Amino acid sequence: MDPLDDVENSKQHHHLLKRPPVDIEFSDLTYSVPQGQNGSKIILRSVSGLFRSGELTAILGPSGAGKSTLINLLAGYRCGDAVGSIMVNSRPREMKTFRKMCRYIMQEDLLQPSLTVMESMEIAADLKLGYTISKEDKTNTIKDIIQMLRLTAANNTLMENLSGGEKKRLSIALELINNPPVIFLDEPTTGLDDLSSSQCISLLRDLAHGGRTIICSIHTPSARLFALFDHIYVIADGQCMFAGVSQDMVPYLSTVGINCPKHFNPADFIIEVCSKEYGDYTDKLSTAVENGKCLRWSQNNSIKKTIVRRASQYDVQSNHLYDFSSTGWAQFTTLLRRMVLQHKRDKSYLFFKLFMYTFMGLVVGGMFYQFGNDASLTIFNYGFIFITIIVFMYTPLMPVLLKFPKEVQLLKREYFNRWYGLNAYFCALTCSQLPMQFILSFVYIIITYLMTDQPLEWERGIKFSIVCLMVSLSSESIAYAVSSQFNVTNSVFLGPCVACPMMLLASFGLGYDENEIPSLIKLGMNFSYLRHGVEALVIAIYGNGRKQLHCGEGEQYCELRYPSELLKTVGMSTATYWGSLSSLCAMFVLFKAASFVLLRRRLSTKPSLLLKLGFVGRFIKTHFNIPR
Ligand SMILES: Nc1ncnc2c1ncn2[C@@H]1O[C@H](COP(=O)(O)OP(=O)(O)OP(=O)(O)O)[C@@H](O)[C@H]1O
Repeated sequence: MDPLDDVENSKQHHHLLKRPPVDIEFSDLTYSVPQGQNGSKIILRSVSGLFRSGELTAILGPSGAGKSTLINLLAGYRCGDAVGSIMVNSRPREMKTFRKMCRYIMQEDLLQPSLTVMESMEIAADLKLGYTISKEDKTNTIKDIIQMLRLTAANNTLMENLSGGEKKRLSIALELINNPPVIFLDEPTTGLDDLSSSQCISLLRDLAHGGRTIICSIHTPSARLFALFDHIYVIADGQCMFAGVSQDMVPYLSTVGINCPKHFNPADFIIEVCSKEYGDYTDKLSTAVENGKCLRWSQNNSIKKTIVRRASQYDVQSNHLYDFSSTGWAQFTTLLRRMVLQHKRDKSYLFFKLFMYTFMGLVVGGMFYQFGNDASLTIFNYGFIFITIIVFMYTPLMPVLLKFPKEVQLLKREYFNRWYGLNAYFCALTCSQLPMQFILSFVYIIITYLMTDQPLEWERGIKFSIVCLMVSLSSESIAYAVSSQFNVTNSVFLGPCVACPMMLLASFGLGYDENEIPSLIKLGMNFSYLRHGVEALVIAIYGNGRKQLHCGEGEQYCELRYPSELLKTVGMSTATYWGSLSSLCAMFVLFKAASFVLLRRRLSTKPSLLLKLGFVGRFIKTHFNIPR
């Protein structure tokens, strides 16, 4: 029976159905990374090999040997400056199709916080399977996988409270939902005790024997674990030291004059050999297996001839098998549901934010208490407007700068494993923040607006609120743009640095004749969203024919009793509310677009643009710690 028919026919046991076999062959794979001013460091040196479906393959080697690099290249997670060929079912790997069929479980268990095991599975199922299969089938699939991975007892446990082994099993369970034919795992047993490790490897072996291609890197497996692997690929110094079945390894080592002592774990022994504890055998071993070209070493070395490379089982026609099952809309609604649930669970953070906005409102309201309608204090009321803009710049900025760099790591994993598209994620992220941003902004606005005695007119109040909201949304977008590129430390430093010049340009013009402002600064002012925010707020409060302000009896200094005088004094006499608001909205769209493009760039597996800029790019990348 054609495996493709198998796929098409059975929809009931989605996770059990067979996928077309996928064999991965690589030859003369060389990978280097730039190092120093003009140099580069070679990590993989012309290695070759064949990883077949239906087998559990272990990539073994000492620390720093190049295991993760090899997995990254084969999975397509990093393509960088790799040279050589990677074939999938004897055809050159076509990244677009291959990405759809492989899943990569990274060393670090990056899991969505504040969700239980069951919720994580349900959301992953909604994202990956969409609404194309019935709820019942979906529930059965989830139950089967949870049972298979022995997670039933932890069904209702929050991710934060899971043990290391449970986290690892959950990472695997999440990727099994849509039954990928190829799974890469980077050190799946790290942090697990012996029992959990052997349970994890046995499970992977069962999955592989069910027709999948499973490749994992592993440090020093126990003799028991070692025997569970169908195929061993040993790497050291970026070269292949052995490729074959585990039982062949000891005879292989004897043929090059290295005898493994009796009762010694062969896996430990070869790691010691590769670590040069018995002398440098690197070249000798690499030559003996032709740096991986011999595919499977055996005593008569005939395996190379007998391995039959499968004809291509997938091609453009079967491409659709691995397309997203869920529509963009389904992904959006599921992601939104997940984000809202996580917001709700993170109550302390919500209360903290609410407290912060209330506290800020009371402090600012107290500082400018009843200044709004007092003509002798108009210039100080301008200060209130400016401070309000600063509040709406900083308060949405900092939480994003602190939280998003971590979220990007998670996003990278889910995006790479094709849980959803970036459009759906970005829209859900934007929408999930909006209600809270509305509520928090209004808390601050109502407190300060009333305490500072601003004009109680609906139109002015609404215009004031719209501007505050737009400023906070723009700041948030800047924060997303910055934190999508940098780690937490650099983001927290850089975010305010980007906002600071905008703040200075916003206040420029006070006491100046508009015509006296140097044209370069004027140009800069046009690019400051805070400037447009201040302008729009000042006009919302003082523009549109606001009547003369109240001047207390015996007050000597009441020059600014006419609102138009204030507009002149702060250099905003020619500005209009709608003009400034439009510019603010345009800047918001620009920041939003920039954050989307930068995020897409960050998620891309293509080589960094900075590296293409040669020395300057490399300098920026290394000295400013820009992660991949
Ligand atoms: N971007 C990079 N820049 C410089 N060196 C790198 C880079 N990436 C990897 N390396 C180096 O390449 C070598 C191989 O790294 P890799 O992570 O593949 O090793 P590994 O075998 O997986 O090690 P471990 O078992 O400790 O995780 C290491 O010496 C590492 O320092």
